[in-house]
Amino acid sequence: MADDASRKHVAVCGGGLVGALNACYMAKRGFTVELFEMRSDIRTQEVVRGRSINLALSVRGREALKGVGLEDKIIEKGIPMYARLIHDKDGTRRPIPYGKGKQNIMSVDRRLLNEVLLDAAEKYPNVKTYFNHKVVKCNFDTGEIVFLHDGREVKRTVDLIIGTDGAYSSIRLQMMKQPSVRFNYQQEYIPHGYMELNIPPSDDDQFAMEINYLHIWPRNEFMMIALPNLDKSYTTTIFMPFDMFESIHTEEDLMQFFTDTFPDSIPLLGEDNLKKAFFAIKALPMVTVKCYPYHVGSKVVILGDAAHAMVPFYGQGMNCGFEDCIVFSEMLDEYNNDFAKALPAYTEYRNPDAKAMCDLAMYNYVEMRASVNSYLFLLRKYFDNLLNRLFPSFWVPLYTSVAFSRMRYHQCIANRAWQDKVLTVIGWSVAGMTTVGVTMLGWFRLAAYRDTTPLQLIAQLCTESVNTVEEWLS
Ligand SMILES: Cc1cc2nc3c(=O)[nH]c(=O)nc-3n(C[C@H](O)[C@H](O)[C@H](O)COP(=O)(O)OP(=O)(O)OC[C@H]3O[C@@H](n4cnc5c(N)ncnc54)[C@H](O)[C@@H]3O)c2cc1C
Ligand SMILES: COc1ccc2c(c1)CN(c1nc(C(=O)N(C)c3cc(Cl)c(F)cc3C(=O)O)c(Cl)s1)C2
Repeated sequence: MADDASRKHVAVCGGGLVGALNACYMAKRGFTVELFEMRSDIRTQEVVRGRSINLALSVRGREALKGVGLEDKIIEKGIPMYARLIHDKDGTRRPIPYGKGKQNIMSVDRRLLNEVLLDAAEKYPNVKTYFNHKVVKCNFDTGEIVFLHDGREVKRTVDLIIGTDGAYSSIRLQMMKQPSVRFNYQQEYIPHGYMELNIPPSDDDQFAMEINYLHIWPRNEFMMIALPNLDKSYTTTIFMPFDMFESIHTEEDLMQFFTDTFPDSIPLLGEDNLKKAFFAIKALPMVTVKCYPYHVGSKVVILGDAAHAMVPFYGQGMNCGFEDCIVFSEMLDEYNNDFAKALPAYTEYRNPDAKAMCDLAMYNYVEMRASVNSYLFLLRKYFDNLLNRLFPSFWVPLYTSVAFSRMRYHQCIANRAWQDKVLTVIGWSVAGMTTVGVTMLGWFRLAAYRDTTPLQLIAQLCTESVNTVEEWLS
């Protein structure tokens, strides 16, 4: 019997990117939705120029936005990046396309994205939003939630609590405390921190760098990345070990470091801007959170960073959280909004993929920190793109499967593991052929030097070595 969705009362706790989008998905199903956000309404806050934060939106995130009719609205406010632009220490810039033709990653403004999602959620008559409401307690048996609002407690009892309260989720924290749940949890902070800087428009109010690119300064231990904004600035994120941030005490230290590491960025950032910004804010941490299960009974489920926070070295955190909304909605379809069945099914289906993406992002962090400077970054991507051109259905680069397909994340890894095996075989056979080739070349050169043929040379050397042994023995 088709379930009457409108009787279902759902509380989405956390009005960030994933919560606001999921409120749209739940409302579209006909549920009565209340969206609670602990902060004030970002749409009422003043826009501070030069403080915009942007994100890379790729296929998974776009599909999720399309699912609630918001893809075009977001895309029209984004800037397509068709390639990476690798900045070398000597100022050389090399493009590496993301794919053939117009394949691109969209640079979108985080705040704009959140505002559009909140506006869209509020357009549904069955959605109500509450700001300055912080979840402090949940009862996973009754569905009761306690919020702190203006210093007093506000309560709700709902059919489903959806935790979209981010990497430091209080709902996940309470799930951990339920002994009956046997909740598995692991988190890892990496030794790097990140700091967001800003490359302003040029003096004649133009973009200061090439526009439709994801700019990267890969320097092994350090890295910088810049994505374009609609206001012609670039949000520039520097990734560096915390102890390195802490070792830069003075403006001289800072300028020396940038001169040694990112020289071409100094005129772009502006020396005074750089000095002011760098010492005005502290570097922020990056954490990976993996956990299981994502639900408790039929009353609570967590999505987005609350369920799987990842380091940003694939630009997939939000895309993954947005894809959670598609998967969760598909599970509700499959089980006809029966939460007792849909929630466990969601955990079993999504957990392997979210964990795989957390591991991939961490793997890429380790890779890039250890061995990726401009040349190696270029080499790897060129090799990937060449094989993909030669054998398009046979060789799908890992970043393509992650950012340009909806291949399940755990299958992206399986696909890559197989490619690594192929690469190893190719690598060894190239090494073997090179060794044989160099040896042959050596023989030919030596034979020519002794004015003979390689075979006669081998015969001569065998005779000489037999004579030598006979002399020793006599
Ligand atoms: C440097 C950096 C770069 C990144 N770049 C990219 C990128 O290019 N592409 C990409 O896809 N991802 C990127 N990410 C990841 C992305 O930012 C996150 O994955 C995404 O914001 C997660 O969304 P969320 O809604 O799950 O959590 P959040 O965005 O953290 O939202 C959680 C919301 O819940 C609210 N909240 C918290 N606690 C409570 C409570 N107790 N009660 C009520 N509300 C609460 C918070 O105020 C917040 O509004 C990046 C992350 C970092 C750090
Ligand atoms: C706002 O802050 C941030 C911070 C990090 C990122 C983004 C935005 C967007 N990011 C994307 N990463 C990929 C990717 O697949 N890989 C392997 C890459 C990984 C790194 Cl670390 C990199 F520098 C380039 C690529 C690349 O291929 O261009 C995309 Cl595709 S988009 C990383």
